[in-house]
Amino acid sequence: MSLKVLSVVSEAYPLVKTGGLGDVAGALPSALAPHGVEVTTFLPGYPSVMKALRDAVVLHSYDSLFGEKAQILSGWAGKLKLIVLDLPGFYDRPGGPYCDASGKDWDDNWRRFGAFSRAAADVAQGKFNMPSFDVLHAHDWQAAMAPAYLHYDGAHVPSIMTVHNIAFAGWFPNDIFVWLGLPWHAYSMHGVEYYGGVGFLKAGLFCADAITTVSPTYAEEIGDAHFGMGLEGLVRARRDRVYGIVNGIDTEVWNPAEDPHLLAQYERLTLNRRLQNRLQVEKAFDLDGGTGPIFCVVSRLTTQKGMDVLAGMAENIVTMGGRLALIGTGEHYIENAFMDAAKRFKGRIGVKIGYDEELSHLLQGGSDAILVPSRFEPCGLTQLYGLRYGCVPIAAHTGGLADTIIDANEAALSAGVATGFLFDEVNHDTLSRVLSHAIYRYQDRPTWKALQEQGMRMDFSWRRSGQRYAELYRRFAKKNAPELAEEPAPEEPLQEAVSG
Ligand SMILES: Nc1ncnc2c1ncn2[C@@H]1O[C@H](COP(=O)(O)OP(=O)(O)O[C@H]2O[C@H](CO)[C@@H](O)[C@H](O)[C@H]2O)[C@@H](O)[C@H]1O
Repeated sequence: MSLKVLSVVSEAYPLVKTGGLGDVAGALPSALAPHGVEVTTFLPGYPSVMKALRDAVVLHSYDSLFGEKAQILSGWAGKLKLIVLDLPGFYDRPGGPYCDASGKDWDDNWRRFGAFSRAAADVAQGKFNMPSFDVLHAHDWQAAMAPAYLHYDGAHVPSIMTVHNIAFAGWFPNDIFVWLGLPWHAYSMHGVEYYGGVGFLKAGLFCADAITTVSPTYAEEIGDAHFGMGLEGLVRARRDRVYGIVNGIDTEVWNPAEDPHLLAQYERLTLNRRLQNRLQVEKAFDLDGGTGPIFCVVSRLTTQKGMDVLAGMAENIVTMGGRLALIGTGEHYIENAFMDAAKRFKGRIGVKIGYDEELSHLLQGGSDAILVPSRFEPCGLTQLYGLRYGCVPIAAHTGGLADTIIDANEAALSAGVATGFLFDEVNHDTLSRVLSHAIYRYQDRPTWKALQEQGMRMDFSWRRSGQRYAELYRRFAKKNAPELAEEPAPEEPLQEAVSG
């Protein structure tokens, strides 16, 4: 019997994407279908979503949802089965999904995503003449009040809360509490209260039946004060319900053999064709030709991603004989530092400030290595794309980066298992050392090729992780409907909750 899951999320590729959350939410439905799980994605009605929605049916009209008229629509967009909260006052705005055009968070984000979560909880319970869902799966703080609404409604729908990044807490001042429509007792440490205000993610972590995060190492890390952002105590208290399931990648969208964004498509056995893409990268980023490696970056330009440190490394990269091609947006001082580096080292450092899906594919398909010096990284997708594209990852040993890259130390190299370079502390010295190590290996062509090929052999498709989510859904759904527990024979047991 197929299990019906409502995936509640504020972005989903290809309709709306600001980062990895969109990739994962867009890929989950296809990843879960082979495991007997039917995923419906619940999205805010941003203009791009409304435009793509086909065969829309009105499921419900609210006279007032957080003070606004709103509708719930169901329909399709490409392969995605959707339910959409159509509330133009909240979502039909210029700018991004969370910020205005200048990059400032919308002041009313608590209303925008409070309403979104309230409506998702209504839909999951089957309030509008439609069957209820077997599981509600909430992603990040924007959806995190949905498990809280289910909890305080006394609903019989289990919920799973996935943390893609615990640093984004959805913290708001306590005077918003009265507008949330929750019982008074919900405003407590054992509820939605968080450091004297309301914490959306905290509420979700507290109220959900299970918590997942996007790699086993990050699942351990968020129980520690260094990574937990003040939520580590709650994570530790619930450790028997915390699961680490590493993200997969969409192997149709990210397939070097068929990627329409590449000048030359290639596979593991035709790696030499990458050269044409490399020339294209040089052209697109105004880089001079050369024999040293082209390092690339596709990233938000933030301190999480270690981009402040990397921005100070331009001279080292150039003197070591490397070149850098970067695309990203983020904190203005980091953007400025990279633009300044591009001016100082013309032809060696090429920088594009902005967001460009197509160029991100070209960089993976034409650069020699991708730099991911993150201070923390719940999973990370760009290193996975790099591995699949023969763009060797050079990354910090943290979170999902540590779980998905095998460091090119002597032992791993001679065993033929190495796939990239890992380093510990994110600072100028360690980065300098790892870059010089990578350049040294790059000059030894057979070794570099072996690294590329080994990365390309790895399977980071959704096959295994899709199965793990399916098992988790069934484990919690069966509390309410035992017949749903019948599952196909698992290939591997669900990874146990974090223990210790
Ligand atoms: N300027 C640009 N132009 C084009 N494309 C760009 C871009 N900047 C970034 N991207 C793309 O955005 C995505 C970024 O995904 P990541 O997983 O690396 O990080 P993010 O921090 O957004 O995600 C969070 O959620 C994901 C999903 O769980 C976790 O993997 C991650 O660790 C966590 O921080 C990739 O698809 C990348 O190619």
